[in-house]
Amino acid sequence: MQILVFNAGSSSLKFGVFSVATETHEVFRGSYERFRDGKCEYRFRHRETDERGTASFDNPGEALKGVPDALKRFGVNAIDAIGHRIVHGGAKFSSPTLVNDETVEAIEALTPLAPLHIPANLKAVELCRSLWPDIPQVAVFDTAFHLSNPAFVTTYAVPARWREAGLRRYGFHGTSHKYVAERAADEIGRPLSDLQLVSIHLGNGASVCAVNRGHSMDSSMGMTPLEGLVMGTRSGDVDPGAFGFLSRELGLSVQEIEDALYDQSGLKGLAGSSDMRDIEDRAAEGDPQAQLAIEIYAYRAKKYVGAYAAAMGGLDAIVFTGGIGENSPSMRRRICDGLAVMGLQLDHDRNIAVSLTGQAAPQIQAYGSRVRVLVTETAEQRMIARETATALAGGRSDGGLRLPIAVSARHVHLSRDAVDALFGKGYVLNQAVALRQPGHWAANERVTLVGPKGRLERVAILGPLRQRTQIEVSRTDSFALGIEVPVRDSGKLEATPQVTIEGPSGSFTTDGLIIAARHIHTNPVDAKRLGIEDGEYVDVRVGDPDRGLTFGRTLVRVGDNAFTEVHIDTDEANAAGIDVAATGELVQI
Ligand SMILES: Nc1ncnc2c1ncn2[C@@H]1O[C@H](COP(=O)(O)OP(=O)(O)O)[C@@H](O)[C@H]1O
Ligand SMILES: CC(=O)OP(=O)(O)O
Ligand SMILES: [Mg+2]
Repeated sequence: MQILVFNAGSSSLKFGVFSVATETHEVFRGSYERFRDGKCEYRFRHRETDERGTASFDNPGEALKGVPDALKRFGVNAIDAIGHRIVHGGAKFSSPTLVNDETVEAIEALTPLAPLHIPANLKAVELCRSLWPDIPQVAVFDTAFHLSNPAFVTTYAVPARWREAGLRRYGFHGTSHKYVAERAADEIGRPLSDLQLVSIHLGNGASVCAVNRGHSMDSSMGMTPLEGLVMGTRSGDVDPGAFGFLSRELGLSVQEIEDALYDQSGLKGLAGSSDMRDIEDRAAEGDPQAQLAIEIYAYRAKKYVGAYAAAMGGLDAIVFTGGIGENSPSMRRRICDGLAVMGLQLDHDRNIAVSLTGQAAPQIQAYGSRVRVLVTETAEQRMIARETATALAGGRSDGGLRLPIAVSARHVHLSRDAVDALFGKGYVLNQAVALRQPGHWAANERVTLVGPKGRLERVAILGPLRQRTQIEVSRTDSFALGIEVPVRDSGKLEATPQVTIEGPSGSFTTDGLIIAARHIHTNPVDAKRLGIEDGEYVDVRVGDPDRGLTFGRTLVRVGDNAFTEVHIDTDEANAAGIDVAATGELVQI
């Protein structure tokens, strides 16, 4: 399968053609960058050809116009699918998603949260839809990798009303951080799940990510790609008090302040150019503004390395990537200097000698440095090609698919007979709350379970009524009752123990007491997307990187209208240390 990939960044348009089978092979690589005075530099690489030149495009969105011709000229225009980097996916897009009108509309709505990127991202989508209306397109989101961040990372300490309106942290460059972490683990020769990594992506946009045992735990960008490091034209962290100050002192509007923070700040604001190559050249010639800009840039990045080592409580390696991370030995040196206190020391010769080709990921720490230092070219386009192919194959999309977790506390499903005995003949239970599974509800009424050891009071009743009464408790509950209870799939009630249920009008003794085996409810559409089938057992990773667990042998139950969610009981939830809003993910086989 040949996949065309677009990566419209804030300062560059990168694109590529990949042939994806068991391996992902880069067929063609193109870029337009260094936009200034209505011109830009292009570079096309295909087999032995490496062609450079200048073109008359003003910005990455404009440069899209050059792509169809370039593809034709190099004879790489036989395309089966298209993958797009989309910088912001909000909370909605946790995995690569087929582009249609609805997806485009949802992405468009996020434009104010990534104004330097989404317009160009969507321009690429539009271009492809008009040129190749019959070729499937997939959106791959920068934010998806970070949706695993815990609530204490994603939550800003602001009024509830703002949070309810959607103000929260996301994080970006996820495709890059994920690739870099995987590449580093390969190079180090240890599983990603064992490693605590800090990925440092320094491009025109720049961010640092704490990759804690394979999951993004935190990253320096926030709700928008404005928070965090100093960037080409973006400020990174500033005191939010700046808004009041600038409004009072300079009479600036919110829009004017925001525009300046995105477009006129960062390296450009500090030293007049957004391009690190210019800044480094000028600093070397003695320009004090350029020198200060470099110092600020490195200092900010260094602070995040320290912060994330603290956040994860450990650090095995840091990895540099992005145009500056890959190409500037002096910036790597500045960021690493002084980190010996954390067991990190650079080898200066190795640092200078770095020359990256393909997927090389040289280690440049000094001998004896406890923390490793790696450099690797980011591979956003390659990852997007891979994820596009996986998404179109309807397969499991590389750990990206989040499954909501529902924790079932002890409850009973009653038969008509049982309701009659407990509440009186013909009694109708009152539906108090609807559950997420369509048609299911919890009743207002409660019952008591009675065993030889003790009683469990105020046990929930879940409707609708069933043919057979089923009582679901946790293993802990089974000790409180004093009854040995087997783990069973719902409905498999042969030879299950008896228990007495008490209601206001009488008691009912019945078999059907079980510890419910954990399971996933899903519908045919989601099952296909997840690559799972009814009756199959899968592994589900639940909870945060510290206390989370992988639950093996989780039964898949596909039902026509089911809401996709994982059901575990309170013992399992406690063991995995999860809270109410938890999600899990399928573990790749
Ligand atoms: N040899 C180099 N030395 C220092 N900086 C470099 C070098 N090559 C590229 N850069 C910097 O990398 C940045 C662009 O990074 P890149 O990852 O290509 O951007 P984008 O975020 O648009 O994808 C620019 O600031 C550029 O100056
Ligand atoms: C999110 C972001 O800043 O992307 P880029 O570095 O490509 O501008
Ligand atoms: Mg980039």
